Amino acid sequence: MVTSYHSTRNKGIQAGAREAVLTGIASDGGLFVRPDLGTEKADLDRILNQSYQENAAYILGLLLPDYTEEELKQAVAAAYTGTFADKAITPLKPVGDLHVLELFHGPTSAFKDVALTMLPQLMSIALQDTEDSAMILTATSGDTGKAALSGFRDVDRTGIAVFYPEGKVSQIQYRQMATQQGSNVKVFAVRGNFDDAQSAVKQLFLDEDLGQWAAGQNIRLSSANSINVGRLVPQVVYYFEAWKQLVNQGVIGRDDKVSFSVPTGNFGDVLAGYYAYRLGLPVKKFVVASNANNVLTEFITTGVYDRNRPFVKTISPSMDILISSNLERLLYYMTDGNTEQVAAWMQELAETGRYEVTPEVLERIRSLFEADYADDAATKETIADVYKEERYVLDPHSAIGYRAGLAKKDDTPMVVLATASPYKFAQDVMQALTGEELGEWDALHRLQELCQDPIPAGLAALENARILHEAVIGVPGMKEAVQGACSLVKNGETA
Ligand SMILES: N[C@@H](CCOP(=O)(O)O)C(=O)O
Repeated sequence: MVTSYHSTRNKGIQAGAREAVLTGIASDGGLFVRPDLGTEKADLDRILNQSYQENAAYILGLLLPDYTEEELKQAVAAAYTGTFADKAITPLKPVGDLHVLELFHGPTSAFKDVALTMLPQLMSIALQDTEDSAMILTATSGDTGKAALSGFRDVDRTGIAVFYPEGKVSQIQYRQMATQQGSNVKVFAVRGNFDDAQSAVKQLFLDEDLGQWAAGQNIRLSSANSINVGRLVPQVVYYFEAWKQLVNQGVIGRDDKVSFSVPTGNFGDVLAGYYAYRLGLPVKKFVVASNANNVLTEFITTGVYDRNRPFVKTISPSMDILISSNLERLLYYMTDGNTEQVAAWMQELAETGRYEVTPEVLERIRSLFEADYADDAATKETIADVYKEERYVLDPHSAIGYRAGLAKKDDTPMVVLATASPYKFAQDVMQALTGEELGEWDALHRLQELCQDPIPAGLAALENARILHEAVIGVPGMKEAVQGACSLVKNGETA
């Protein structure tokens, strides 16, 4: 085993890439990071001349060194054959002064599909090293949950339990999860917000009693959130793809830089961009775009991370997050791997809800990252303006990215990551476009008349799908829920 990863909080807690994928989170609550990230650069000329699939296998090979080339090629083929509605996987389109990277052509119409069609492949390969099965615990503010359910559904030697905040996801997101079929899946609404669910899931990973109970059944607990490196690294690929498409479309030259505006919640997506930058992608800056839960805007402006503020329910629910897990990985890199310092900040965050980085660290972050935010009114205004001027419909999350991208754009081309299909948020999008308050299905069909694009098959099917998961639990009930879900883990006999 190549011990290529260690915890953000302790260099002594080490794992190979396969083990890191299986474990999800380090045993001290830290996240797995590669200390030598970017020592080996990606070959940009090679990337320019390869397909998405070839680039995915190549870049995953750089980041997950103990998977073989053959294993990664097979994983890529399984993840990206017949699963995405666009053959480019993540097509780039000019929209006004910006370039929109459409990440929502996968099975569940959100960017999470790019990684969650891949993670089950990486997990299954890693499971071959053991006699164990994996129970995948997933906290979601709306998009990860469905994509993870879709990816892990009926995958041998796995089970999956998803926890979403009750009443705090869109109607379509709710239906996507509550109607999920599969013999190894469980979905729970949790009383609370996403942060409550995510913090509780992280605690469950550290719960020795639960860990031993699961081990007694040859089950390991793992994660489908971006805290898992196997979730994070497939997202690095589409940053290279955006650049490749800009070069191939003649917008920029081979050595020109590009900027990215990223709708941000858990900080995984923008961090994937930072990984691409460390691998040699010519990036000028990243714009971290937030909704009214603008804890990251304040952090990147002042160096103070303070989650002690009201949690705002917005029309961009996937970004309703005040504890952005992957910022921890950025802090690790911005302190040159100072795990003691990162551990101290994370402890302060856990105990007081706040920490402040040094001026040097802040300056380093600000040399590459800018931040902006939009409340619901500004989000709707952007959806309406972009439709009026460009005849392009953005979902609320992508609209926030678009607005921030416009605000921060300079001479360098700006790519906005469009993280979800507008159909997933049809009611709010229609409200923004027409002022009408429509029911979910009316909104979906009216939006289709405006977009002219077909409603994605997975969303159209929801109209007649039966609700299969109705459990509503409190945070204290999550441990028991996981134990119950473990009985569903597929073991090959029922495949
Ligand atoms: N926005 C997410 C929240 C979890 O983020 P992840 O990238 O760590 O899975 C969601 O839609 O669930």
